Amino acid sequence: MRYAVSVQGLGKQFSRYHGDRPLTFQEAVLSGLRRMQPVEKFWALRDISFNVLPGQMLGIIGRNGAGKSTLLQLIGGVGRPDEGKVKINGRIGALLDLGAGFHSDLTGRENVFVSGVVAGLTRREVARRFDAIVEFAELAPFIDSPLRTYSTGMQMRLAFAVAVHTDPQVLLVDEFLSVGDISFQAKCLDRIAQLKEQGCAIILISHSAEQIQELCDQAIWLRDGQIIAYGEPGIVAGQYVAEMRSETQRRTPTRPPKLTDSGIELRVNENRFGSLEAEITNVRLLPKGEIESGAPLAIEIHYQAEQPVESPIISVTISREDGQACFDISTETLGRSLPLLDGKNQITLHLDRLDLVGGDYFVDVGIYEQNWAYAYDYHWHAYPLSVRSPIQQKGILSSPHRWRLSPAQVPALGTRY
Ligand SMILES: Nc1ncnc2c1ncn2[C@@H]1O[C@H](COP(=O)(O)OP(=O)(O)OP(=O)(O)O)[C@@H](O)[C@H]1O
Repeated sequence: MRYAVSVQGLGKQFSRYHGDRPLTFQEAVLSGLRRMQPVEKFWALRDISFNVLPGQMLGIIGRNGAGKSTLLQLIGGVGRPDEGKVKINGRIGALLDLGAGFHSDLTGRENVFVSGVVAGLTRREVARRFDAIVEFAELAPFIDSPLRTYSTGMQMRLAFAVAVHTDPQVLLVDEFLSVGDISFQAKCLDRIAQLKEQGCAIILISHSAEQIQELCDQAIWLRDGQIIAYGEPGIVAGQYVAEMRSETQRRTPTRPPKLTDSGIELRVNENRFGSLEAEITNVRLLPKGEIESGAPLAIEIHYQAEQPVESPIISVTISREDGQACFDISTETLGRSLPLLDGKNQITLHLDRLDLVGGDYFVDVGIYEQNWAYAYDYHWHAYPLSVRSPIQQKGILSSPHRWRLSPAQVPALGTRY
């Protein structure tokens, strides 16, 4: 079968400048233009080769600066490689830099036409699809307003709607699914699955190992511009997560034990791991650490950073004593990043009902670097949670339930079931 995307020996170089590069032309002149010179060239990508078949989805994972966006841009025809080749068979729908193809002074309507035509449709084809695009983006009331009045989420919806209505045979998605609200993300994922079924090849950048594992047919882990692992998503994502764990351990400093405000003792390398650039100072289980199965639970997390920390991620896992994770969630499901953390902050996760079987659990809480590269602070098995239930059950979930016998099984007289 013909590949939809074939990348062979791809490489891209950039220049690095002086760290104290002048900001203004005047400063440059005063420094004799010397500091305007690039200090060195470096390979942002090197020796990258892979193929994607029609109907396949390739996930690309890696830390900040690994070269993911540069790779997607080269595939999308933005910039020229210094080495190697990219071959694309079919029309590309690209969701690269948010709003990169949009003009802020044009209205949403005008932008739909411009970006549709840039993507390869005729004006008439865009006109035919216009209503479907606007409906998909859920932007009908705003479509004649200038783009600069749109929020980031609205721009993302419009960009996604245009890209998926241009009949792409290759779709490039750069972290798009982490912007916007959850219901729109679900709609995008549905649409991506539909396109995939119709034979569209998809390349998706994600920071989430789970997302890569769930959605993709193959995956690449990039580090410092090179492929570290390429193949089955479960294995690639597993290796990436293992590195994150060892990176966390490597960064965990020695510290004497410390008490949280609620009196829990935290011991580094025992029930606490992380670089401690940001710290979780207290966790409260509300109403208390012992609840009925099916009752609500709130988890209040206090955290702080002495030096500013960009968009951290906070995660909560409810696990059994043997380590089996029963419930796992992170602030990525908020649909937007947490703000810069500078000083103290607090967040509460409200669970409307916790339908776990009766038993003893722990609430594990972590605060992570914005790309999950390592943990700033992860508290493991520090906060006990006891779930009470009148019935003894195996398994994890205790869903509210009832039995109903068929009428034939109910004795004719009297007895009620
Ligand atoms: N136009 C450019 N000029 C110079 N260096 C660049 C340029 N674009 C990217 N780089 C550098 O190339 C490297 C790869 O960047 P790239 O944006 O592709 O990484 P990434 O994996 O997408 O990161 P992120 O997850 O932060 O988006 C980084 O070191 C970055 O600083």
